[in-house]
Amino acid sequence: MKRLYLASGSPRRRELLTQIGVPFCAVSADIDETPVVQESPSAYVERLARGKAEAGRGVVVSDEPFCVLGADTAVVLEGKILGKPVDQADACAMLMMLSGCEHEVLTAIAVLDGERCESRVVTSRVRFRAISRDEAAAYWVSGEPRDKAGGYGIQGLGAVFVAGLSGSYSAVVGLPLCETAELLGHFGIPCWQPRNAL
Ligand SMILES: Cc1cn([C@H]2C[C@H](O)[C@@H](COP(=O)(O)OP(=O)(O)OP(=O)(O)O)O2)c(=O)[nH]c1=O
Repeated sequence: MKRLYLASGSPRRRELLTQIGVPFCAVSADIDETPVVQESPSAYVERLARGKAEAGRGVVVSDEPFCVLGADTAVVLEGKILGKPVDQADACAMLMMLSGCEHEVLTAIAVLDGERCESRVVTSRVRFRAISRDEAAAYWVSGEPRDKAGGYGIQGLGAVFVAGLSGSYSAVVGLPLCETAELLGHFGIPCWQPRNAL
């Protein structure tokens, strides 16, 4: 079986991949995440997921065949990408925009080996209840919004803002597990599956 490298510094992605029983090593994959002019959010996350996988391949030193998995998550409101907040004002402004309405979370995954690269984009819809400015300011102080797209974490304190979710919970957290398992299967990397347990 090929060894798998996860090209990510995200602790969430490591936890999620561990959750489905895939052995892997994490490598860093720092790339420029600036959107290209007129690039759609879907094309943006897919390009970044592929770019992270390629950057990861560049740092792996191995004589054995291996695969690299990269991923990227963006919060999208009315077609506009909300990245990670740069400061408190930015984070509060994002939460105010998301307050009381529905937004999309797009997560792309890309897997490559020495011959090919396959990718997927998973779209989920998240509905927030109304959020006050005081709540947004207090949430910033918790430290949670800093390293997260859209300035919130559904898996943490930010869950109190989430009135509804349609789509993939794991994709919102950073790695769509159903699609990741399927894509890894195309590269001969098995995850936990019911038939393996029999
Ligand atoms: C919306 C949302 C995002 N996030 C996180 C997932 C990603 O880690 C981050 C989006 O930024 P990304 O650029 O996708 O990922 P990253 O910089 O954290 O990690 P890397 O590029 O090294 O893989 O936001 C949550 O943890 N919870 C959420 O509810």
